[in-house]
Amino acid sequence: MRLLVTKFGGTSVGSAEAIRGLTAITTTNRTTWDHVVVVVSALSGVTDKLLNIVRVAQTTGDAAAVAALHAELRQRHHDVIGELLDAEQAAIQAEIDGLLDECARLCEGVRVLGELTPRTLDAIAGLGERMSARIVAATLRHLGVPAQHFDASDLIVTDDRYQDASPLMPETTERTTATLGPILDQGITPVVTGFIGATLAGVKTTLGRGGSDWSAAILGAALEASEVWIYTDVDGVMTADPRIAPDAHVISTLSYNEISELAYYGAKVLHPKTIRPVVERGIPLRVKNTFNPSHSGTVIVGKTEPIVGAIKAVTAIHNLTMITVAGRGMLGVPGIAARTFGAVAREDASILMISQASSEQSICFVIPDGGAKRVVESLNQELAIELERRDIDTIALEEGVSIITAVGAGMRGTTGVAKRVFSAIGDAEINVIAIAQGSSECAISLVVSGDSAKAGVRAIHALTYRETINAQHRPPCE
Ligand SMILES: Nc1ncnc2c1ncn2[C@@H]1O[C@H](COP(=O)(O)OP(=O)(O)O)[C@@H](O)[C@H]1O
Ligand SMILES: N[C@@H](CC(=O)OP(=O)(O)O)C(=O)O
Repeated sequence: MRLLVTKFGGTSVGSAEAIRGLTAITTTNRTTWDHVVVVVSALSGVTDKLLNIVRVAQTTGDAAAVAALHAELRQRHHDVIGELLDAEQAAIQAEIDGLLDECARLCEGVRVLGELTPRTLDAIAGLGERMSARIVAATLRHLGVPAQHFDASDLIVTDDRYQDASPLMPETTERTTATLGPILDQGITPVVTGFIGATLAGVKTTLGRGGSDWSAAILGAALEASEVWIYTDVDGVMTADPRIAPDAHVISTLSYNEISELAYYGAKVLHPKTIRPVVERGIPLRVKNTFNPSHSGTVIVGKTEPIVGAIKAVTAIHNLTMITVAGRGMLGVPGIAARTFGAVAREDASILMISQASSEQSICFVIPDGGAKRVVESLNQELAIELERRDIDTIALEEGVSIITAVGAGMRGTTGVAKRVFSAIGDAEINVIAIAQGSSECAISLVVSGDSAKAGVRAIHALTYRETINAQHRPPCE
């Protein structure tokens, strides 16, 4: 039994025309696969709008402003429904109104109390997907495709880390197969909300911004899908963000390792956690374009054939802070690194990159901009004795930096990749603040100032064309 899980992102459901495209794609997919599951994000921009409404409610207490923002969202959804539906139009509009009333009630509580809990934030943030899933399922039915919407809060069981929840896979698998199995057997296409889940106690959670890709992979793993296809607004994973490097082109094949590095270091096209559920089961992932569905896109599998040229793609992540802990007295003193990272963890900051001087006289690491000052305060407390004794001279902070990452499994064992990357960066007169290369040897990361990041991406991207490294005879890369 071949089952395909497809996910459509915000732009793919962002207008009546895009939803029509989705339904045409789904109709075709249903002819070539035994079963098809559709996972949808909120209409483009809706999650941001929902988060904005609740923040306005909390910070201004302005009931009229909140009501106006709700009316705007209601109108947008009603307009789309008006264009797409006929017989079910009134019923679906009523369902959307019900969900937006739920939002209004939650916002009113926030407005009156002036307090916004993480739970409330997740209940509101997930409403966009709950609206879009209903619209998409009804549109499929309108076109004669048997379809039914499902809230993933009834399928994906998560921990209670609101805004950043993770699935509990055994419980998720049990619920998903029990609920969707009989539906699929009846030939019905489930249209499932991306982005959301719920705790065992039934409290709604979200999987983190951009998390609908991950939802599709989680459902794919739970249902033992043959493949998971992520439909977006570009032809596949490209050699760079096309908004930064207009000459970027689609990469036909990537390994799980390569896409993990790209996604982790800022390639927005795929949520970094999407790989996790599929990699263990070896389920291929494909990234395709809703607006150009005949393009084969990018396929992501365990091993890829080596390419001529070691660098396959380059990406960047912005708005970061680099913190450096340095001092001659650190040399050979055990435990400084552990205490440094312990202090960072206590502030709940995630470290994107670490680099340590081989002399052990400094450790530097990069974290997102927000919260960096708290991390430095925490480090000052943790390392107070060493600072007092002058074993540590400085705990310095450099805000507004970016990490540029060049990715390609073929760089393993290939001499001179770092040299070419640094030459390209040097030729562009960009100063490298720090470097790191993971043990996978699949990526090289450079820290540069934020205002030189785009030029750095373009300079390294130019290498992906020039590369003529003799990589043809290497074994498949992971
Ligand atoms: N390496 C890359 N390849 C393709 N797209 C990329 C890359 N890096 C960044 N992007 C951006 O990611 C966007 C798609 O991600 P996103 O907007 O989250 O889509 P969706 O709403 O479909 O989930 C593309 O429009 C593109 O601008
Ligand atoms: N709607 C959510 C989840 C998501 O994944 O959206 P998209 O597929 O449009 O990136 C968000 O904006 O974060």
